[in-house]
Amino acid sequence: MTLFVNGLSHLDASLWSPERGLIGVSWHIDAALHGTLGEDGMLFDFGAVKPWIKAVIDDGPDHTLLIPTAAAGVTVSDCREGLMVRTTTPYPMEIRAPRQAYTLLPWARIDRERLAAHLSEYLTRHAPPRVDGVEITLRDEAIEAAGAYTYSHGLKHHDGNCQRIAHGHRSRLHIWCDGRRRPDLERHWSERLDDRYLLHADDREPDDAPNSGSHGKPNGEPIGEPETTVIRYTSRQGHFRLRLPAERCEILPTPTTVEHIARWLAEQVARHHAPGQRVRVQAFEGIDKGALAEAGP
Ligand SMILES: Nc1nc2c(c(=O)[nH]1)N=C([C@H](O)[C@H](O)COP(=O)(O)OP(=O)(O)OP(=O)(O)O)CN2
Repeated sequence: MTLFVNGLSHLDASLWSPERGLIGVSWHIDAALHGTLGEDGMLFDFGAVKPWIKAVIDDGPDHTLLIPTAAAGVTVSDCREGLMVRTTTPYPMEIRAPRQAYTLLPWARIDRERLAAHLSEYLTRHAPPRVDGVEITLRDEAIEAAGAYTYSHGLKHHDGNCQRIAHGHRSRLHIWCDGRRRPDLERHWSERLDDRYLLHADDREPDDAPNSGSHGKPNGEPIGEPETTVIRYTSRQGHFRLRLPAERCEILPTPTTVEHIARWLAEQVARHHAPGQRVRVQAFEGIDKGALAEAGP
């Protein structure tokens, strides 16, 4: 007998891609359980399936940075904050964070199907009586081409796992100007924010990379490496620090909650694309939730 629960929950995370660098992901989680019926006529109570699987995923890869430790250029080592991960390809990144902020996988790349198989195997090993197999499917939300963007961020004031400096989302973006939907602007802003790190200006620290003034050439000129941005904060889970090429970052004047992202986008659109028009932005944070903001006259 097979029992299924589609859309059981969502998995929001960031991952390191050897091709694209740091990217945000949001996946629907579907589950199928195989086994035998009990005297109550059930394989496993639906009411128990969801909390069990959700807890395993929430305590596991959800809101972590998924690192393929066998990818070219990826190194992992201990550091004062917990673990440090450095990358070289497609660009250099350095992140220091408590261990719980990562999911380390001994693979050359993070593959959605492989991660689903990995979770299925774990859940099968820890399954309740009468359940002898669990199959997890992770799937992308179907989003029309114009309006999906994948970003990473961290919310230092969040009580839960959103305080982790590199977790992310794949999100819809809807924009209206004077009541008319604007796919052109949705595409423009989705492309601009795609695979970007969104940070609050207050969390930026002066860079200590070799190209900054104090470590550059003796005459103070940079030594030609790309400019980098360093984000640093301390929250309840510990100390976090992330260094990325500046061109991969978008700096906001506020924390990067979805409410602030929606408002910032509405203001940017009103200022740069639709002066004199009423702008409405619906920004999602992952799947099926987000914020609406308006700007303009
Ligand atoms: N009002 C807001 N609340 C939260 C925000 C926000 O921007 N505005 N942001 C977050 C985090 O960034 C987080 O990544 C969102 O996580 P979420 O998927 O909601 O987290 P949960 O795991 O708790 O939710 P599930 O239903 O389990 O997916 C948090 N809150």
